[in-house]
Amino acid sequence: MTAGLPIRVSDLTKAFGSVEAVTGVTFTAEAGRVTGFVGPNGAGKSTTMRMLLGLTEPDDGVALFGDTAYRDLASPTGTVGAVLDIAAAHPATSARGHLKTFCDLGGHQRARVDTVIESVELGGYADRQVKGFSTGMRQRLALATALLGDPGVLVLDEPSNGLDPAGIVWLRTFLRDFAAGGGTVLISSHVLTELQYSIDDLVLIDHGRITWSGGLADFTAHGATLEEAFLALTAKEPTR
Ligand SMILES: Nc1ncnc2c1ncn2[C@@H]1O[C@H](COP(=O)(O)OP(=O)(O)OP(=O)(O)O)[C@@H](O)[C@H]1O
Repeated sequence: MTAGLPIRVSDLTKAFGSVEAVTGVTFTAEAGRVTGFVGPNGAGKSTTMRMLLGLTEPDDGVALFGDTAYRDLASPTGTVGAVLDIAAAHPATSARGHLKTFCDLGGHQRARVDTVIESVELGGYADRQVKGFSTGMRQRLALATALLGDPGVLVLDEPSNGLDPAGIVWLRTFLRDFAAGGGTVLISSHVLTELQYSIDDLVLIDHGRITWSGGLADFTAHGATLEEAFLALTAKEPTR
């Protein structure tokens, strides 16, 4: 694994027409830690993550990996692994075929294909066509694709969607091990009961603005669960 770099987000701002999706978002996700990025529907999580990866152009602000924007990284996929959606694989290809294609596109060693299949425990399905995959299997394949470049940073938008209970425990263990090895993990999720056991730090976003950031233990002080503390701090009215 390459060294984990801190993710430094400073004053990120993005509007879509009259919708202020993200306003002045500032936080750091440290290396060696799992940082949860949580907020209600429409709060601005995906827009922020897309701006991190250069997929959405911010109106203002910067997002850096260490000191470098994603598009200026010497090896983007060798530095940052990202899972933003799981719809990318061609249905008629096998998981192994999909991984070989992305391995070549990223300029990574072909040996990585078997390594990542093993890492995400996709071995029994690696040679089956992706069109028969369950959502959980697609999630594992998306994560495997993100790991091809052996990155030190993971940016994951709702990676536990569709995973069964064993898959959720597996993902938690995987992310904790990744951070313990010095990696940086930024993960968004609505499954707060699960996130409570996965993260070290928390960034809370609501209506496009950061409303809290810091250690999980501080957020859940006085015995509250993450879910209770989240509901107490989040605006009651539906987001946009
Ligand atoms: N391409 C777009 N065009 C117009 N509006 C957009 C676009 N992308 C996001 N938005 C709006 O920006 C706001 C933030 O959306 P975003 O998807 O970032 O929220 P989110 O926190 O990821 O939500 P969810 O938890 O539901 O996935 C919402 O009001 C959304 O409707």
